[in-house]
Amino acid sequence: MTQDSTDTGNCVSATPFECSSDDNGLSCQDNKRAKTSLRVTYVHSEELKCKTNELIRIEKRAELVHSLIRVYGLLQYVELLEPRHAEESEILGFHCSDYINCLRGIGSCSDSEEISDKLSSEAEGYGLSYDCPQQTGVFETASLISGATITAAESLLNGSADIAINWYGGWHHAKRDSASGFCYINDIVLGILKLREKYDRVLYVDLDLHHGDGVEEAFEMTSKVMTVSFHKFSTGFFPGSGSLESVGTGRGKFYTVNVPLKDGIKDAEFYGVFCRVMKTVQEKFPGQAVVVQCGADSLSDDPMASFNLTHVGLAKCVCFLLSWNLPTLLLGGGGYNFPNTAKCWTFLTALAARRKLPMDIPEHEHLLEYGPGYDLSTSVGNRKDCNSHEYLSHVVTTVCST
Ligand SMILES: CC1(C)CN(C2CCCC2)C(=O)N1c1ccccc1/C=C/C(=O)NO
Ligand SMILES: [Zn+2]
Repeated sequence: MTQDSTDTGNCVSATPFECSSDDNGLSCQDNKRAKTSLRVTYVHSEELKCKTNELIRIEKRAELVHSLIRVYGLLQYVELLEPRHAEESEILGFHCSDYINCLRGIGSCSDSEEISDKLSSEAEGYGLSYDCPQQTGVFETASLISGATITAAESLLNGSADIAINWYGGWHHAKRDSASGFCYINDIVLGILKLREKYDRVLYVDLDLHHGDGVEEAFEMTSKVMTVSFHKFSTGFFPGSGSLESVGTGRGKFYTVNVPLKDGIKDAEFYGVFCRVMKTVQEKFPGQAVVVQCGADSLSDDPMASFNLTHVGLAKCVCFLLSWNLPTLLLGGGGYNFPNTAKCWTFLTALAARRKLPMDIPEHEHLLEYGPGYDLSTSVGNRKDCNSHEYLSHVVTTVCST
């Protein structure tokens, strides 16, 4: 791993967790050796994996992710929890019933012909078209994914876990009354609402390439949830929100933080911005629980071809947050280079479980997907970094002085 994990851009995570470099390039080690390792729950079931596998645009991604976590032997270091479906009442805790009834109607169609018959202007009014393809069983799948995120949050609430993981979740664009950006039910909002049953202040951090607009919108008027999104912000790039000036409203003013970035940013610069912003956030908003959307479409080799990060860069950000030793929920999201997304989320699972991973991908049925290198590394491209030093300083200074 070429990434120098000590390169923290004048910023270190000073607490029991140390983000130290080793043959994997990074692992969070507890520098109080005596302390027992953290308890990690990992939400999975074959049903959840198969349903998520069938979602258009990310077909088979779930299979790759879970298989890699399994063949690296990580399941012995986590507690595997099977999810339940989200209750209707839980879903309606955020989404409006008209939208959910429409989604359920679409999702119950047996085939695309029946769907197209049902596809009315009403459905299109709920965003159920274009970016959000009509899919048979979409409501069933989205409600199980949401139940998985709620299950993960519950394991933090009841004290059975310190870190909870749902790589099937992270659908941050869904709005209360519409689908958006391939997201149908906002599992993240439902997970945060579940955590709010116990924690007065919950911090949400979105590392996906795209602005976490659905989560931000849900909590923009409250001071109880601070949302912090690091994302590409560029004319015409979806969803178009997430400017520096977007800081929340009413009682929620200054509890919305947006860090808009340009194409080409690399690990060191991203982490430098990340830890300076998050140190300020930590001072201004002492959260009691943290939710992290770990979308992997910001990696260099993603088809989105925008940021120039490696999984080590993302892992350093997650490591920084884990060093706060707060109940932490890790969620998936975007990520369209499926082998690299699997490597990234496997690496993060190992980070949470404090296990080092051998670089070579273990022999398993999907090994060929990891060619030609067949190792855990993800590459850095030679894409131009459009983030000038002046631009990044302006962004950090503005965010940290708000
Ligand atoms: C349909 C998918 C989700 C897939 N995709 C690419 C990836 C590589 C080939 C297609 C997109 O740009 N998508 C989108 C289309 C319209 C609106 C939003 C998105 C993505 C959202 C996202 O990732 N949020 O975190
Ligand atoms: Zn994304």
